[in-house]
Order: sequence, then C-alpha cells, then structure tokens
Amino acid sequence: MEHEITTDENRIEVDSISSSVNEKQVGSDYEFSAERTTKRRLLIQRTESGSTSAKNPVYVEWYGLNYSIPKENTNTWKCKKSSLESGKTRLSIIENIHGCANPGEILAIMGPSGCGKTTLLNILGDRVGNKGVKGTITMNGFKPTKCSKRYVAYCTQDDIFFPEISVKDTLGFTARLRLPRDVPLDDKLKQVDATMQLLNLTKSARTKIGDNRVRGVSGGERKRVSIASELLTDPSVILLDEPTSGLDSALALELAKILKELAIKQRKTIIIVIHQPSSQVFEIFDKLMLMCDGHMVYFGKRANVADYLANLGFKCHPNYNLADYILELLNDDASKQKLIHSYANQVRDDPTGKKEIEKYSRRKHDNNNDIKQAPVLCDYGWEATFFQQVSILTERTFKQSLKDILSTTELIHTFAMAVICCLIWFRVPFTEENIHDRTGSIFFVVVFWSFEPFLGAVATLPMDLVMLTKERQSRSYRLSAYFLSKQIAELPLILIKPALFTIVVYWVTDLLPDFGRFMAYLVVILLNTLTSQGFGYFFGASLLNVQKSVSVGTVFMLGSMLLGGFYVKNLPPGLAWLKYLSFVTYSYGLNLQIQFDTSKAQFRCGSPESLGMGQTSICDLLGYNNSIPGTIILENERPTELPWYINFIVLLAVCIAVRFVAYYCLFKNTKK
Ligand SMILES: Nc1ncnc2c1ncn2[C@@H]1O[C@H](COP(=O)(O)OP(=O)(O)OP(=O)(O)O)[C@@H](O)[C@H]1O
Repeated sequence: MEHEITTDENRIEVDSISSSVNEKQVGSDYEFSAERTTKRRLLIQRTESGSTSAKNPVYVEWYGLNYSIPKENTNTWKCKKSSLESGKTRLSIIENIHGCANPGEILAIMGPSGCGKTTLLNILGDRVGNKGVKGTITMNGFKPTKCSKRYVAYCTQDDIFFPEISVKDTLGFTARLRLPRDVPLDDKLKQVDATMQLLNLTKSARTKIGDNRVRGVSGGERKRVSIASELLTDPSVILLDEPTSGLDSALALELAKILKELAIKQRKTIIIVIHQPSSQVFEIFDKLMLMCDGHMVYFGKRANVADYLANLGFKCHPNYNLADYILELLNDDASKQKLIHSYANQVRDDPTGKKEIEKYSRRKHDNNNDIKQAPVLCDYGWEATFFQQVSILTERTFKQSLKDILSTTELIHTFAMAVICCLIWFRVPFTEENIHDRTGSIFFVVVFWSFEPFLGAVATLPMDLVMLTKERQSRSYRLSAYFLSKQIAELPLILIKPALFTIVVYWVTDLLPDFGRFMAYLVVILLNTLTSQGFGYFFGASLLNVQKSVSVGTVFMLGSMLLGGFYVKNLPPGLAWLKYLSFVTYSYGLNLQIQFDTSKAQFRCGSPESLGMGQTSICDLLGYNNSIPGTIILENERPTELPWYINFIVLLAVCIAVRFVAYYCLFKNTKK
C-alpha cells in the first residue's frame, strides 16, 4: 500500500486496489503504473488549494421523489386509479425515492436497465423540469436556485460535442466559458492541460472529437473528454451517468480513483450511476443506492450492503463479485419483489424517507457551520461577460461551421452547379430570341441561392439543440450570446460560395458587361442568400426538429419560388398580392432591374426564322429597327412595379426581421 486516504466515515485504501490490477493492461492505450498514480496525486494536489468546491462543499438531499409521465391506453389498475385521481392516465417512472450525498463521498446508484437511475439523476440535475415531479431536493438544506445549479456538473450518458473541434479546443472553450471570470486566461488553459493529463488525454489533444460521420477520438476517449469538461469547471457536485461505459477495466478503475481523490481532497459530492462495476471499482464507493422497477431497494453504506442482503437470505459467495450478485438478484422476479417489499417495510413509518436520510446525511454533523447551513451562492449570473460569451462562441461556431459550410463536398457541389450553369448559358447573346434564356438564368441563380443556404441553415438550430440545452442547463452562456455568435460566425462562411459562384457564372454567361452592375447583382445574390438563411433559422427555431422544419420550410421555399414572378406573370384575380409575400419577388425584380434598366442593355431584333413558328418580333410590334431597349423587356418581365430601392429595402428588412423572429421562436421554445 502506497498511501492511505481517510474520510470521516471510513478509511479507503485507494492505492492498495491498484496493486491488484495488472500494471500494464494488454490492448489498453493507457499507461497504468505507480508513476501514473503519483502523477494523478500531484495533479489533484496542485488544484487542491485553489479548488472552488473545497470552499463550497454542497450537501445534496432528496426525499419523497416521484416522477410520472402521461400514458395513454393503459389497462393496469394502478394507472386507472391514478387516472381517476388526476383526471389523466399517468405512468409512474420512479416512486418514493430518497437519499443523500455528502461532500467527500461517492454515492453509487445501481440497478437493472430501465429501473429509473438516469431519471433520478436527471431530476437531481434539474434536467426534467417540474412536470410530473413530486418531492423535495435540497442543496445545503435549501431549495436549489439558478445560482446553485452552477455548482452542479452533469456528465450525461451520451457524450455531446461539436465533432469538428479538437479535444483541447473543446476543453478550452468550456474553461473560458465556465471557469470564474476572475481566473486569468492562462490559468484557465493550464487547468485544461492539467485535466487532460489527469484523464490521460494529452496524446489526443489535437484530435477532433468526431461522430458517426467524422472519424475522431475513440469512444473511451470521448467519454473521458465528457468527464474532463465537467471536472474542469471544478464543480461541488458531480453527477455522472455511466461514466465507465466504453472504458476498459483499468481505465474504469483509474477513473473511479480520480473521482475518489477529487471527492476527498476537493470536498466534491459525487453521485454516479453505474451498471456493472468491477469489484475494485465497487470497493471505492462510499454509499450505495439500489433501485429496481422505479423503487428503492437499498440505501446506505456500500460496506453494509452484503450484510443487509445476507440478513434477507441472499448471501453472496466470498469469491463472487458483489456488484454482479446484486444485479442478478435485481433481475430475478422473486428476489426483487422480496427486496422491494423489505425496503418498503423498513421505511414504512417514514413515507418520504426524510428521517432515513438524516441517518446518512452529514450536513448537520460536519464541523463547518457556515457552509453547511448556507445556501449556495455565486458572485455573477454568468462566469463570462456577454461579450466574452459572444467572442468565445463565435470562435467555436466558426471552427465547427467552417467544416460544415465549406466542406469539400459543399465546394464540389457549388463548383458542379457553376459548371452546369456556364455550359447551359454560355455567353448568352444579346438577341431578342435569347431574352428568355437570360431571364431564366437570372431567376435560376436567385432560386439556387435561396434553396442552398436555406437547406444549410434549417437543420443547424435543431442539431445544436442538444448541445445548447446541455450548456444552457449548466448556465454556460446566454441564449442571445449563442444566437448572435452564430450569426457572426456563419456570416462570412455563408457568403463565400455564392460570391465565387456569381463571379464565375456572371461573366461566363455574359450578363451585362458593366462592373458596377456586376457588383450590384452580386450584392443582391448575397442579400438573397442571407435572407433565405434567415428563413432556415426561422423554421429550425420554430419547429426544433430537422425533419419537420425541412418539410415545412421546403413548402414555403417552393411557394416563394412559384410566386417569384418567373413562372406565373398573372396570378388569379384576388391573389395578385401573394407575390409580395415572396422574398424571391424582390431579389428577382432587383436583378432584372440591374440587367435591363439601362441604356447599355440592347437586344438585337430577331428574324421570323430565329424566333420560331408563330412568334412575332417585339421590334415589329413596337417599331424598333435594330434593337430593343432593356427597359421595354423589363416592363414585360418584372414581377412588380416597385422601384429598385423599395425592392432593396424590403429584402434587407426581411433579412433582418426574420432573424429577430427566429431568435424569438428559439427563446420561446427553449424556455422551460
Ligand atoms: N420521458 C419518458 N417517456 C417515456 N418513458 C420514459 C421517460 N422517461 C423515462 N422513461 C422510462 O422510464 C424507465 C426508466 O428509464 P431510465 O432511463 O431512468 O432507466 P435507467 O435505469 O437509467 O436505464 P439504463 O440503465 O438502461 O440507462 C424506462 O423504462 C424508460 O423507458
């Protein structure tokens, strides 16, 4: 044994455990040795003195917790009864749960799959809202507030990250957003390095996180990044949902030891949901809560569980892993019923479990009266100022969106469309018979740069939602900072493709050879791109579902295209106003004005042969000898009579307004 760590309740010989594990695990990418143990200890000690959690330990207690969800078409008597009581059929997910977790300890929650462990953790981490939740949760004896939630870190079962960002950057952004604002940036980055070393992530620091589309770090490394990003913020309470899944046994044990040392040295309160811990990991836990079918089966010291079970007639063989044995019992119908009833019987005089947890909570017994009786307070509403939030999030969004918006596939796609347009409309002559080709190319480019940015934007908000929710729940930043940074970061990226496309296609298809007109045409295409991107954000924010927003948004875009003035010149009587609702009308109208409303636009008169059967030349009709002025064509082609500046102002106003509406929808939809 190298060293002993003493808690108030029991002595845990953390390092004696390590000696029984193979020093070098075959197939593991992990250095597991005495050297590693020393390193871990040094890293934790280095942060020990400056630890926020050490200064703000938090005692978490909960009692009488119930959670139910609406359920339709159920025939069970239980649901019928609750239906009568509440006027609604409800399904109970967890019932009458109580427990407590003290600073310096690890509480493990175990039970078979689907028994309600994650639900309980979600409730403790305030991730389910108030609907359907009954019971009391306290932090240092007070109800949790927005402020106290900042002291709670929740490491979810699913690791949620931006796939294109590297491990180090991911942790760096978290540190900059969530570490106290008075900590200098250098120290925040040092903290990132220390946390990466602690979780052995230094080797993969520059590797992107990845996902099922992008190859990145391994599953175990991603899990460690997830844990690192929570540990980094130095929380007083850490909730971890299956942190060891995807880790090999050596890594799982090392992680358990890191958590144990953090708990003891930094006075952290750790609650961990775990499926099947090895016996060494199991030994590290201080308290244990067993659940089955939404009920409690045991709450108390981990060291006492074997005796508790033995007294009920379930004696574990000394050579058998106790954790495995417990799960076997909880998966067996007869034994689980006995265990549920025994526990219910034990607390029958204490229906909410309040008295029971007083036995185990050290809140009233620990020495520091100031802390244990105080609510959890914080100095600022947010760790980073609004402008810091915007700048950090802009940098992060830019890094991620750069790979999404300007990916090779996207660039090839734009290049291919430019080639097709150049081939189809190569040097369209300024002749009467080619007027339709010219207006067709103008319309197509407007429509292309409506659909392309729309489809790119419509999915981003629903896809960011999980990350947004996770980070907003830990009060990392304001929603307005997120939305503003998204606009700033994506603005230059979204404009690059239409700009390149227009530069090439404009000159190859031989639109009006006038630089000023070209620039005006380009500005309209870019403004049109931003407007349709804004509509993408709007549909994404209002429906927050990729499939639904794409479906509804596509109908809107097709409607805008049909009303844009190219396909239908004369709408049915009474419906002519509809064209003013389409932003394409304004962009297309503007570009027609740019191309035709000038004396430079002259179109050679066509002959009866070149115009085709039955076509009468405009020159013959209006008495032009050689060429038709563009203004005459504009009269016939343009979708509205509006002057160019009105078209421009309306397009600009729609572009800005739709973003405000999108933000409002996002705000409404993400508000609890
Ligand atoms: N919002 C919900 N809607 C429908 N069912 C739900 C909801 N929340 C929880 N449940 C159900 O409640 C039960 C408990 O779920 P929970 O995720 O808490 O289980 P668990 O013990 O964490 O399982 P696992 O170990 O497999 O993750 C499951 O049967 C789940 O399907």
